[in-house]
Amino acid sequence: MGNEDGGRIEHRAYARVGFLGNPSDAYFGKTISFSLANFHATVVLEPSSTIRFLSHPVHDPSEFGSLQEMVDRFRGEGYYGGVRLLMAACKVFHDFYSSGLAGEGISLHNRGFTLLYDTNIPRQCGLSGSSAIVWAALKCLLAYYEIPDQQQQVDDLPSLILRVEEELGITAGLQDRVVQVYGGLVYMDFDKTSMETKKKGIYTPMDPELLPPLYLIYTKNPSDSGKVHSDVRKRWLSGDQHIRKLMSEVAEIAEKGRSCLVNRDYASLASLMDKNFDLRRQIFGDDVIGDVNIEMVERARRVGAACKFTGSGGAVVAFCPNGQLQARKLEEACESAGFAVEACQIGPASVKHV
Ligand SMILES: Nc1ncnc2c1ncn2[C@@H]1O[C@H](COP(=O)(O)OP(=O)(O)O)[C@@H](O)[C@H]1O
Ligand SMILES: O=C(O)[C@H]1O[C@H](OP(=O)(O)O)[C@H](O)[C@@H](O)[C@@H]1O
Ligand SMILES: [Mg+2]
Repeated sequence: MGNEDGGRIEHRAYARVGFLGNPSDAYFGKTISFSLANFHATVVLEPSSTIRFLSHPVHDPSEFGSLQEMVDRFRGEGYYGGVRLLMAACKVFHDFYSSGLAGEGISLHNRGFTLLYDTNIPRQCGLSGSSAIVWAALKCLLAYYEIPDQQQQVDDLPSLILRVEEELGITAGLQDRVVQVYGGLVYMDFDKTSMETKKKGIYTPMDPELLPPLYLIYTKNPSDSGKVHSDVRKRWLSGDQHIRKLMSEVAEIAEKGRSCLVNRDYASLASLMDKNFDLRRQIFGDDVIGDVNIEMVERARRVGAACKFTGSGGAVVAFCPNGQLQARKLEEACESAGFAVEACQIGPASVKHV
């Protein structure tokens, strides 16, 4: 639950790690993802006479020391910060809950509000900073408009979050949003029939205790993850058999990974993590994967750690099968190249595993 105090509503949403099977989530595949409590986005809603969106001084810059500084910022991080995500969240929320799509009898009151946000999620690093901001904003709106629980089916909410990013033309799949809603560790099956008939997959919370100690490695040179899927998506949609075969192999990794976790077969889990990255590299090619990301993965592998993307680039998740000493070597190898390394903290589950 968020914090509601005298009308002020505050909610947070955590970053996430696509652990196995990503990016097959956008291709009727399967993934296992976990909530990453190391980083989160926070959105605050305050009642006000009008509807207002407050820009973030860092993430929505509008003042620069020089033309060059401005160009460098936009070249590195794009033109957009999070305010557009807040605006799109409000529009999608309004359209969904006032259209009767969520069930009859919902009327949205006319009271105004001000939305503001903050985030410490490393920007555009494939940690789902975008949907964390969206989900935290939607949680504030659900509370402010007192949407009844029965109109907030937990397995419908990820698709609502995805609609917000699709509204902005951001390429994205569902896995980020599912684990940001469910928390903890979740196995997801984006079965074609389920997706086409119900616009959602089948989501199964798992025991986060099944995970071995994992490490997050990330770079400070982000890229706009929305761009990297475009070519592959087009080829997949056009029925490219090579791409479709590789993507179904990626989905299979999540299926096999689920039993490795249940059986605590961490040696096989390590091989699946490496296979996941190798398949992604085959699918997208080195130009899209990027030298910096390849360097992160290769440095981890050089000390014997298994390593793969957490999302579409900028951060990787690593597993050291030989324990602490190997983890120390991993930290040295990555930090000496200027990459940040942190032990993964798994975020709390809002939907408990059975
Ligand atoms: N840290 C951030 N601060 C502000 N906006 C962000 C941040 N991270 C992502 N966004 C917004 O989300 C959009 C898509 O970001 P994306 O590359 O998908 O990030 P991620 O990979 O973390 O999901 C960006 O164009 C920007 O509008
Ligand atoms: O490519 C991936 O693994 C993921 O890329 C996107 O996540 P992001 O954190 O924005 O990089 C996309 O939203 C996910 O659906 C993909 O699985
Ligand atoms: Mg994203």
